[in-house]
Amino acid sequence: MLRSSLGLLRTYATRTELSKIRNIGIIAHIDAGKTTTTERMLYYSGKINRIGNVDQGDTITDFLPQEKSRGITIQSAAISFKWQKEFKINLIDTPGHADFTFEVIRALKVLDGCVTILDAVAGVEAQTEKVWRQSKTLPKICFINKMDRMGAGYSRTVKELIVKMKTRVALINAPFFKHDPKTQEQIFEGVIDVVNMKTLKWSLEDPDKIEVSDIEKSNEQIFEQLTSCRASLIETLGEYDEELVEHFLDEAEGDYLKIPAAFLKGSIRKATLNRFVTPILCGASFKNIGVQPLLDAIVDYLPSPIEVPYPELNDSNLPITIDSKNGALINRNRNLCVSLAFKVITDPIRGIMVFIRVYSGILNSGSTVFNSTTGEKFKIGKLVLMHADVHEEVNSLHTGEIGVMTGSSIAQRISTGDTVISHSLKKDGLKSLDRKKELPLKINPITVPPPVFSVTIEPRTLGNRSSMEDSLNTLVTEDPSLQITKDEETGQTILSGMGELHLEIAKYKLINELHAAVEIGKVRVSNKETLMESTSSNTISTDAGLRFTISVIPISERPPLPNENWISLGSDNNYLIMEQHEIYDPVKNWKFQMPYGALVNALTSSSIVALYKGGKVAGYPLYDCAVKVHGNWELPLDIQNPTEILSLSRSLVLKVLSSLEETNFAVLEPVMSLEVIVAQKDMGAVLQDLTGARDANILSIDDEHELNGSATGDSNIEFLSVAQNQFLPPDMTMKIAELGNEGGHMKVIRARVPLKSMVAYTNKFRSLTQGRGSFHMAYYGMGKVGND
Ligand SMILES: Nc1nc2c(ncn2[C@@H]2O[C@H](COP(=O)(O)OP(=O)(O)OP(=O)(O)O)[C@@H](O)[C@H]2O)c(=O)[nH]1
Repeated sequence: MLRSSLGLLRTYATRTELSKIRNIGIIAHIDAGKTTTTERMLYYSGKINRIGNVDQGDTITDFLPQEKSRGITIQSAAISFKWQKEFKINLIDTPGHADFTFEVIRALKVLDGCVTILDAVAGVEAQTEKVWRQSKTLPKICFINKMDRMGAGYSRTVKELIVKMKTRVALINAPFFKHDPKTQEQIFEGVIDVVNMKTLKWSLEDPDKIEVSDIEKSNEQIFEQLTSCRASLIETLGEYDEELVEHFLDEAEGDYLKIPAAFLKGSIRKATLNRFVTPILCGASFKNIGVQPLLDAIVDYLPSPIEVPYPELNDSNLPITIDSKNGALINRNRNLCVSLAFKVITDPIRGIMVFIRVYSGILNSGSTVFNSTTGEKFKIGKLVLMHADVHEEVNSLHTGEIGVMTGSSIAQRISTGDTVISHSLKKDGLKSLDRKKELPLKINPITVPPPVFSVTIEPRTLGNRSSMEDSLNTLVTEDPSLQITKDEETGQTILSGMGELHLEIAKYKLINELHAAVEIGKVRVSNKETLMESTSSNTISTDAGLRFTISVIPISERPPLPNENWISLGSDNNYLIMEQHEIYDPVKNWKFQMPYGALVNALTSSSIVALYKGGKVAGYPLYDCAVKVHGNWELPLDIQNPTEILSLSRSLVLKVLSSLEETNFAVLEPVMSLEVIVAQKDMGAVLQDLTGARDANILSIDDEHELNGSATGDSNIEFLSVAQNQFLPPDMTMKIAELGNEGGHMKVIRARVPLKSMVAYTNKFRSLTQGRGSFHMAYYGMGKVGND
């Protein structure tokens, strides 16, 4: 049953000032506690009145049947709630599993800040490192979760974070424990609030009860920790904030405890927004400890939509100004509304729903909009705000807001990554926007990672083919990290994805939700081919005055992107290079009836199709190649329809490729980064299997949580010294955990390994380690077969 029908969600219709909006994502390694923490945030904000749990499959944000039954997040869920009465937090809970990386990438594109959740026992895990790098431009705060677990190491985790992620930290709170004389265990009870100089102790029985106390000098241990944490915090901020140093020396008379909380918060906020520090908080979400201070920190330290840089646009010459009332204005035009579509889903009741973030202006329901990515104009239907699976209809979405477009006419007309232009006041006002400068504006697209696994899909009967194709199209529209291709030789349809789990979920959707009558083959690795040298260039011309010269080149070396002349061809790392025409500047001197965007779209589509046809070794799709359109092309002035360009350029690309020999192509296979955590006594067997049977290239073997070795990727002396100078309280539960670890230290093996040798590794790994270890695998890149 949907939670909405239980009436547990409250929605909010009133508009919030821009400075009081926070668009944030929750990111982390799988199982760190993102969904558990999100559920508590919803509870404490008053959005729900009963706490759900992942293990019972009744959380608000994991509402898909597969999420409930597997206890993992598969798709990002968006939800809005209020905090401290006046702030509105739009939050996206993202998946942690590496197979769903695209869900994280597309959410990050529209967010202004992040909360990174860390497991206090596991520390900074591989996927956390990855998503941290993917979100490197966003200000972040960190929540060290699972402090109730034996072996939790707050300080060890902070140290790992400083060194691995190369960040300074601001300890906002630190844990305190109660010693249990019966079991000799340290029980996590609450936090020392370093900024407000209080202790916060939660009741284990009542999730709503917190005891807030002043910290007296007589409570020596806690008082000492508070003083040391505050001193370290002020010293760190002092490196960045001169005003704070002056205040400390003058008004506070050199006393760390005399700087008022409000002043300190302002300083932490400045340093966080400029990514000089990462504020750190801790708790145990499952035990309902530490979540309210985390919500305060989101409001206090993460940016509002008017405090973040505008996303990169294709035309960077237009002026962008930001004011606190209207947010960003592009081209100083209040009527210009620019939005980005970042996700498309099919809802059983509303049909196609497109998630969008409005970057400037106001998007109104029922407006006629222009999709500047495809060049199409159409009318949208209603607009809604999403609360997980509950929809709230609104008349408009303003700058900085994240919402959803609906309407029968948007189907097939908007895809993930498209930019949507509209008029902020008139429902049909596109004509009054600048046709050359404003309508073609595009926010730089979302990059799709290449799929590495594939399965064949066949209709059960010939009559099922067209419904199978419709279902596959729906799947790919919702999740562009899935790809459909056709095997030219066998005529089979191939569905490719990011991993075994990704394809398993896609199969489930196809059969159980889209009711496709299909036979699905075995999972296999998706190979590619690349060029070993450039093709010669070839020219095609027609009597009507069309002329193109095209060549295809391998792009092992490419200029720094984004580059206006390099247009991405999707997930195979292929590009279209449009050499500038000597005479026709696409914006200033464009004389043709057909817009420049339509010309580029035609060349893009034809290049994608031609490169998909594959190389000469085994017909695998081409990868790492660029179709270069030389700058001497000619078009008839009155050309309107791009169809001829499309078919001519496709046959030209195929022609130049066919002039190469088979030896000019090389087969590529996916290579994975592997991180294995095993007890010392199992290490020999795991290593032998990896090097002997799986062709792995071992990069390093370290003690878990070791920071001065290759674990950090480089010697990283600066941040090792930052970590050494940072005051960190003693880790209370670690010694007990170490005593209990019979297998000795855990070891971390890092390796690169061809994906084909890792199919179904989970079972083998389990039997080699008797379930005592864990491993994490993520796509590293394509490597030449036999070269890993
Ligand atoms: N002991 C303890 N367990 C926790 C805590 N928070 C979460 N868990 C458990 O950790 C497991 C994973 O929690 P989730 O909230 O699903 O983690 P997640 O990061 O959302 O996982 P994915 O979305 O699948 O990546 C569940 O079994 C939770 O009950 C905590 O504070 N303490």
